[in-house]
Amino acid sequence: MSQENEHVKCLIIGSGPAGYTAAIYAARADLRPVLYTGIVPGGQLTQTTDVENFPGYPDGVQGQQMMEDFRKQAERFGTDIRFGYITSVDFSGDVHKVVVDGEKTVTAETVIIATGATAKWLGLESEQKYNGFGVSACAVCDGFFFRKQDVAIVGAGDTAAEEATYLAKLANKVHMLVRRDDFRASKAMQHRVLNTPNIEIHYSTEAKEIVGDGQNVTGVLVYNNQTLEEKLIPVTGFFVAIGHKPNTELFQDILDMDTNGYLITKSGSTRTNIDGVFACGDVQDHIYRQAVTAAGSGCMAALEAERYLAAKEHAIA
Ligand SMILES: Cc1cc2nc3c(=O)[nH]c(=O)nc-3n(C[C@H](O)[C@H](O)[C@H](O)COP(=O)(O)OP(=O)(O)OC[C@H]3O[C@@H](n4cnc5c(N)ncnc54)[C@H](O)[C@@H]3O)c2cc1C
Repeated sequence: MSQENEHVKCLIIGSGPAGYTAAIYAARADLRPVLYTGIVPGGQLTQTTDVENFPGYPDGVQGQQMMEDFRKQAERFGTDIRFGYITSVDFSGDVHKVVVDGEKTVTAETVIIATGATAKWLGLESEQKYNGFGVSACAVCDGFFFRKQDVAIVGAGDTAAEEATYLAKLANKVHMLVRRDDFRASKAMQHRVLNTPNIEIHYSTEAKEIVGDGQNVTGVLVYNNQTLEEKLIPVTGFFVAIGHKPNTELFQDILDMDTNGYLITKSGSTRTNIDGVFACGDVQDHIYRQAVTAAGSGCMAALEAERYLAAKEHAIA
């Protein structure tokens, strides 16, 4: 059980672009933020290689390096960055309680949630082997690397359909692997895919293995789940678009969420349904899911936390 107690003005959960940006703004506003990194310090971008679409890096940057830069900038203004995982929260009182690693309780006047989301993968060994070397879970992030090449994409929902049409503008050919014999995507999205000449749809088809030369992807071995017939499709890029899981189990029955578990924030704001609790980044964004949008909403969360505290102090005075 909890031994130590600590009270802070601003507690930030998560160390991706949203959490670190919130920390930079909160620290500069003198909120003396404490940030818990979770088990993936730096967040999702530490799992990728080149990031070429974040402004300020004209030559691109490695994901690890970029998040190291974010961390240093947050630290420079005095953020107290700690390795620790939030295991439970209690937002029922006037101050918010957060338990770290099942042991230590921290109370906070404001909490900024930036716990992100996790891309769903197929679970193939070869998928992890070539992750960042031809395998990606983000067409908008990595499609550019496969200009005029042949690629494959797995998925049949609206996101997969949208990503397939995005890739089709860049790639020579897009092979879309659909597990069932029809699409889950909306009629409008299906129409777009079916009317894009360089997308070939392979129905009842699943990936068995991603094939490569040890360094990069060279193809995907697929099988028809009705006939069990196998074939090798030569591609240099393999995109997985089967969805994301927001990291929100902690907030179940406490914060408002949509049917997919994304936190709901007030329109044009990062405010949740609980006063003093803000959410930013991928944990509340199922649409854009980019580092720059995560960072932007992290800035919003810190500014809103600062204004919330100022209004509270003003009301007391
Ligand atoms: C392979 C890949 C490549 C990508 N490439 C690009 C790209 O090139 N350009 C681009 O703009 N975007 C890219 N993205 C998307 C981008 O990474 C995300 O949009 C961005 O990281 C979201 O930032 P975030 O801060 O919301 O969350 P995340 O980066 O997901 O960070 C979440 C943080 O929360 C922490 N956390 C979770 N639960 C807890 C808890 N209970 N307690 C404490 N901490 C917790 C985690 O440890 C982590 O630090 C890519 C994503 C992937 C997966």
